[in-house]
Parts: sequence; structure tokens; C-alpha cells
Amino acid sequence: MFEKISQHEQVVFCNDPSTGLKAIIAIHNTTLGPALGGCRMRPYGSVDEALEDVLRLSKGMTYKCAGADVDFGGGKSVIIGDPMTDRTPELFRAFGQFVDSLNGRFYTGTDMGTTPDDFMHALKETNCIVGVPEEYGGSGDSSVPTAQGVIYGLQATIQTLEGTDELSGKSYSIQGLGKVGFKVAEQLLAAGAQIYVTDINEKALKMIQERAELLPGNVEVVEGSDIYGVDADIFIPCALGGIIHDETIEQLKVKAIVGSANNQLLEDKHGLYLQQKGILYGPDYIVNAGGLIQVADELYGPNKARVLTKTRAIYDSLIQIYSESTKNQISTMEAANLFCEEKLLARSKRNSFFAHNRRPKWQVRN
Ligand SMILES: NC(=O)C1=CN([C@@H]2O[C@H](COP(=O)(O)OP(=O)(O)OC[C@H]3O[C@@H](n4cnc5c(N)ncnc54)[C@H](O)[C@@H]3O)[C@@H](O)[C@H]2O)C=CC1
Ligand SMILES: O=C(O)CCC(=O)C(=O)O
Repeated sequence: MFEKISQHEQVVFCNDPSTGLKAIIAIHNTTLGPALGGCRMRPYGSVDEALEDVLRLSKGMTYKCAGADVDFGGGKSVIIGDPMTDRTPELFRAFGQFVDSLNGRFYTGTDMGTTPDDFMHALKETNCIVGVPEEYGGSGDSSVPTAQGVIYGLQATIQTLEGTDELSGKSYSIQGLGKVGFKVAEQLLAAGAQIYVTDINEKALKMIQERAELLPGNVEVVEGSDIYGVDADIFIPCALGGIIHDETIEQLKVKAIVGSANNQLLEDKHGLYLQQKGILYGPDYIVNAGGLIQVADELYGPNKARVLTKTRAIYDSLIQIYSESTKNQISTMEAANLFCEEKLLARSKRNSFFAHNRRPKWQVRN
């Protein structure tokens, strides 16, 4: 077991027979502050599968937090169970008690399979919950800053390719018109762009066509995997992970990929393949950090303007990462990883700002 968790600081197995809770909390690295990461609920096939997922996701959060310059480290949690049948208020209260037992070392909120309502139950047991709805005094829907971060990412990419931040006069292919993708699509239509969209949800497709009628841009619906072969300037993945692989890279005609989907590259080598094909890739965890920036900021008290200002840093980070990638002849993903590792090294073991007895920021919620 220690070999398996050798890169992590702490892994907590949570078992509550009375509610049926079986959860794992993984704290990867707290150099930059207490661990932060959402809680995923899935009917994992085995404990090993759940452990593997939480270890991978929590490590990813260390990089995402470093890249976004938030004073948090990497953590994540998983609940082993079916969100359709096993979700109860008691289960989330029990989970909240386990989070609270970590005494401020771990903050969590929603992820795949969990909802803000679930965490309203956990919040009764611990203050260490983020992504709280506005009506409960939190910052609300985090897809708003995530979408804005994608827009900043697009501008940094266009700046790198063409020396302008102008979104208009270009074409974009968008996969997924959910909470993030729809907002990005709307902004691009408002800028007068040509967009090509696909979604498995017919309703979302109809809604964007209706929006397009009121905005200067133009929308065309594309069937399923045809989205990869669209002759657009930039591809914006806002649905699934693992979609950039040998087969899809072959089809891509775009100059760049910038989207919100987590873990877009099937394997690290695909970052290199994109570079070899001359496609500029905006590393996903840099581009999609707007939501993280909002939930981390929420503990100062909600403030949309402040979150927007902080999210703007995604633009500068991407410009720097693209430039390092060119200078050092490495993929943009490798450049992003180095960018984050340098931030971690620079602050190594010096961050006691959030130690439990010195928590000025959290007083807002204490
Ligand atoms: N919501 C947020 O703040 C953040 C989201 N992300 C990531 O961004 C992506 C989108 O997130 P949300 O918009 O919040 O999710 P969502 O669940 O609201 O939207 C996803 C959309 O993708 C569509 N979709 C699913 N499978 C598809 C397929 N095969 N082809 C085309 N469309 C498909 C769905 O119908 C849905 O409309 C996810 O990968 C998520 O992990 C990352 C960071 C923050
Ligand atoms: O939404 C959260 O609670 C933290 C952010 C997160 O887990 C993520 O960005 O993947």
C-alpha cells in the first residue's frame, strides 16, 4: 500500500456502516496550503479502482492549484456508491464528519456524481466545504468562471498564433454544450464568430440555435465524432476526457485546441503528437481552472469581480507556457507541468499561512 501511495502525503479510508458510507480521501501535497478537490461518487468496481482514481485526481489538483496560484494543495475524494440509488442526506453528513476530522487539511465540494445539495448536508458537519450555492452565502455556479477562463485561454492562444486577442472573424468547433460549453458558445456568437457544435443532448443544440438567431455569429450543428474533422480554427472540447488520441489527431484540421474538459489527452505522448502536427494545445488544467479559482476564493466571502480578475491570470499563464514550450522545444503539456513544479519548489514547505491556528481567511465561515 505504501508503495502505491508513495507520492501522496495522506490517504484516509472512511467507513460508516450505519449510513453505508465507503469513501477515500487522498491528500497529495499541501506545500501550497490545505488540500482542495471535489468529491466524486461512482459505483467503482473495486476499492482498488476507487483508490487509483482518487490518487490520480488528487495529484492533478496539486498541479491545477499551483498553476492557478491558489493557496491550496492537491486533494480529492471519492465515495464508492451509485449516485442514482445510494445518495442520502445521512451519507453526506457522515462524509462531512470525516472531512471535519482532518481539521482543515482538506476542503471539498461537488464533482462528477455529486451535487451542491449533497454538500449542504455535509456543511452541517464541517466548514471545509466549497462551491456553496449563493442562497447559502457561497459563490454559486462555478461554470461561469470556468467558461470565462476558456475565453481567456482562447485569447491567449490567438495572441500566440496571430498577435491579436480578437475572437471574431474566426471559426470554432465545440464538443459539449453543457454548463461550460454553452456559455463559451454564447460568448463566441456574441463576438460574431462562426461556431460548429455537437452534443448528445438535442435540447442543448436547439437552445444554441435559438440563441444564435439573436446574436451576430453563426452556428452549424455537426454530428457526433464529425466534430474532430471540422475545418475550424480552434477546437474547444467541453465534454469528455481522453478524446485526443491517435485516431482523432489524424482527423484534426484546427490550428489549436483550448477547452474545459478534464484530461483531454488520452496519454502524455499525444501532447507531443499535437506539437508535431503543428497544433497548439492549451493544457486543460490551466485553461479550466476558473471554477477552482472561484471555489478557493469563496472562503474570503463571495465576490464575482475578484474571481474574474483572478481568472484573467489564465491568459498570462498560457502565454508564458506557450513561450516556454517553443523556447525549450517541449510540448505545451510538459511546459505546463514544469511551470507548476517550479511554483511548488519555490514555496517548498514554507506555507504555514493556513495552519489551523492561523487561519485569518477562514474566519468568514467560522
Ligand atoms: N463545470 C466546471 O466548472 C468545470 C468543468 N470541467 C470539465 O469541463 C467539461 C464540461 O463540464 P460541464 O459543462 O460542467 O459539464 P456538463 O455535464 O454540464 O456538460 C457536458 C456536456 O457534454 C455533453 N456530452 C456528453 N457526452 C458527449 C459526447 N460524446 N459528445 C458531445 N457532447 C457530449 C453533455 O450532453 C453535456 O451537454 C467536463 O469535462 C468537466 O469535467 C473542468 C473544470 C471545471
Ligand atoms: O470544485 C471543487 O470543489 C474543486 C475543484 C475541482 O475539484 C476541480 O477543478 O477538478
